[in-house]
Amino acid sequence: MKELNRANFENKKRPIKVMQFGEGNFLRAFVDWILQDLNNKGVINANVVVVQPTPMGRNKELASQDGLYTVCLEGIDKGEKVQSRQMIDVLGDFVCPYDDYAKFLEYAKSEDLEIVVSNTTEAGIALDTTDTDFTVCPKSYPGKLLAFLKARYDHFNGAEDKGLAIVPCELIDYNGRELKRILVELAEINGYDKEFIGWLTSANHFTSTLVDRIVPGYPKDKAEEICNEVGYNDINLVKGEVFHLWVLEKEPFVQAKLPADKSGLNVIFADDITPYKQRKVKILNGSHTAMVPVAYLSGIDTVREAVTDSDVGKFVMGLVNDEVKPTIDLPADEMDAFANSVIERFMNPFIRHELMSIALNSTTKFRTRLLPTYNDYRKKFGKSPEHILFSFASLCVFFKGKRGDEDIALKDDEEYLKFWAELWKDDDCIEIAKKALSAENIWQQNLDEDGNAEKVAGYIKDILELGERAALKKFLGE
Ligand SMILES: NC(=O)c1ccc[n+]([C@@H]2O[C@H](COP(=O)([O-])OP(=O)(O)OC[C@H]3O[C@@H](n4cnc5c(N)ncnc54)[C@H](O)[C@@H]3O)[C@@H](O)[C@H]2O)c1
Ligand SMILES: O=P(O)(O)OC[C@@H](O)[C@@H](O)[C@H](O)[C@H](O)CO
Repeated sequence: MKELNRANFENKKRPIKVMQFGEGNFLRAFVDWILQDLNNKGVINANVVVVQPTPMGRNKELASQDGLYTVCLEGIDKGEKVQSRQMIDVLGDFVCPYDDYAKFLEYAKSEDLEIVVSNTTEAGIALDTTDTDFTVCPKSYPGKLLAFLKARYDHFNGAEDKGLAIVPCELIDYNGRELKRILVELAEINGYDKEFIGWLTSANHFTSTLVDRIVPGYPKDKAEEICNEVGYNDINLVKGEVFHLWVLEKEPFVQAKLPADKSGLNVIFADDITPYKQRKVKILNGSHTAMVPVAYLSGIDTVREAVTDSDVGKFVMGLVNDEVKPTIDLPADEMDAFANSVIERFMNPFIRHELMSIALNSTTKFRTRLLPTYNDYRKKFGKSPEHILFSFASLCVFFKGKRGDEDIALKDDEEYLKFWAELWKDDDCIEIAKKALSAENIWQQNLDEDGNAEKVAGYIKDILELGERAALKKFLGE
């Protein structure tokens, strides 16, 4: 089979106008796929330099194919199977700043560069106050970006027209504003002067965005079949659903440099991204996160199996209809249409979305993706949402680390893993529930309120004694 590289395939030369922090599945199947489309349609003429934001990553693998890789999209549209195989050729260069910091900073002098995009996970946009020595590669993503922007400012003597469009895609509230806030704070910590901070905030244009596409990543089970079909070997295949939505806060500079809404894809520049963010994170990510411990402990491995299972499916529908939807301020018909489309996307027969991949960092995800619904529900109805409490109880048992005789490959922050391990040294369900609910350092609030502990303890007891599925049936009143 042919090797995938620029000698054998595409070798389009385009100026490198985009610096991308992150080389993960999502950016490659979403942002780079959109940039490819914009290039193909002549809307932009831009390639990407990929900056690996952590010491371990896929830059070497991507570079080994000269940046070429294939995005495989599969889904159902109007009852018909839709599938595409798109070769992506926009990744023009790769930098690992840990190995070649000088090359990374050299890009700051580029006349072509206009845009920075990123997806460094929810953990990436965080202030690291120890990022103070920019003679070596900074540890955090904001540290790297600040070092880069300072080098650009110095090189171009603070020229206003050398600022960049900064477009983060991390799933945190107002990612653009948050990144800007952290950059300013870090600049102050580093003692940078007012002139630089003025340039940072006025010549550079930050926008907040909301991204949506389910991207399970490398299709292990189908990779050989796909390579045979396309006729070349591709170690960087990435699979996703056909659905995509990118909502960007309106920002004239960003719109001018990245007219991503101009190629007919599902890209929107909106005055306010809040309603899009709320409904997406609460309904889609919230039900993903809530279903993981319930479904996995019930013996299920994938999202599709979970939502099509009679018990877990009923649980997810109950959560979405009774607890999530009432907390979102959108017209009922719009909300129903969105919720139904999410459930259909979960049922996509061509996507194998492993629950264990969603389980990564479940502790933080419970806080960011379910607690906003928990709080809004309590404000509205004056009581706790039962499905979320049942999911919480299941999460506690999930972190006990066993599914039957099998060990669960728990992946979370070290401090959280320690917390859960400590919790299970106890065997009194009420003590376990109380300790778990009152961990304010994790949840940023005390969840041991209003009878929650008794309820969660009861669910934990049922799960331990009856097993998850029987406990779930009991919860559902079956
Ligand atoms: N995969 C999806 O379906 C999907 C869809 C929408 C949004 N997202 C979001 O995109 C993010 C990445 O998902 P993915 O599927 O590309 O994952 P991935 O594991 O393929 O890539 C993760 C990327 O984040 C970087 N990273 C990880 N921790 C970091 C840190 N602390 N600081 C800086 N960089 C860090 C890694 O180097 C890598 O580039 C997730 O947080 C997710 O919320 C994913
Ligand atoms: O990617 P994660 O691990 O942050 O979250 C898992 C899923 O909820 C997420 O990837 C969704 O599939 C995605 O957000 C859909 O747009």
